Amino acid sequence: MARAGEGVSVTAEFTVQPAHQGAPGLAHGGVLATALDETLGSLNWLLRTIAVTGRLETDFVRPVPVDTVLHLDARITAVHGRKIYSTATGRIGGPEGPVAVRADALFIEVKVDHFIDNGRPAEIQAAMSDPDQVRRARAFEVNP
Ligand SMILES: CCCCCCCCCCCC(=O)SCCNC(=O)CCNC(=O)[C@H](O)C(C)(C)COP(=O)(O)OP(=O)(O)OC[C@H]1O[C@@H](n2cnc3c(N)ncnc32)[C@H](O)[C@@H]1OP(=O)(O)O
Repeated sequence: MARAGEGVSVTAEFTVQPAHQGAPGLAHGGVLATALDETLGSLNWLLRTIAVTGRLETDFVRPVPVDTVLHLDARITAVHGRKIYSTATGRIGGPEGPVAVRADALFIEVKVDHFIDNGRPAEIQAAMSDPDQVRRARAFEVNP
């Protein structure tokens, strides 16, 4: 039996496009926070836990120009009940380059009802008809 928990990590790359600009030629901070949030959120799939972002504290350390590849590295630092604590960095100039952004996050485990109760029926139906989404949802079953 395999178990994932503290120490689980993922890496990702995100290329800043012209549409991601805030100041001229530079990435918007909200887009960089989204890249961090998405990378951190993917850790929960490895835990086989459905969770939503409760808190995301972001430090913007260096400006990130358009066309830059942001090298993201996220890991879980602790799991306490429904709370999953994680941290991520985004580096520029390569996976070992200087840190441009970093974030600490708290994800909260939820039941699938969270989405069914709060989401719009049309999008829920569309997601349920999407084979990729269904495969993902089934991955959470205890006895697949
Ligand atoms: C096909 C389908 C598949 C679909 C699967 C798809 C997965 C997609 C995932 C997408 C991810 C996103 O985009 S997330 C989008 C952005 N996030 C959201 O929309 C979340 C909105 N917030 C909420 O819905 C709620 O606040 C929750 C669920 C986060 C928490 O509400 P709750 O369930 O009532 O829990 P609650 O009792 O309040 O809190 C539980 C514990 O967490 C702590 N806690 C809660 N929020 C915070 C917080 N912001 N900062 C610090 N601590 C917090 C509490 O103190 C408590 O600690 P203690 O007392 O236990 O110590």
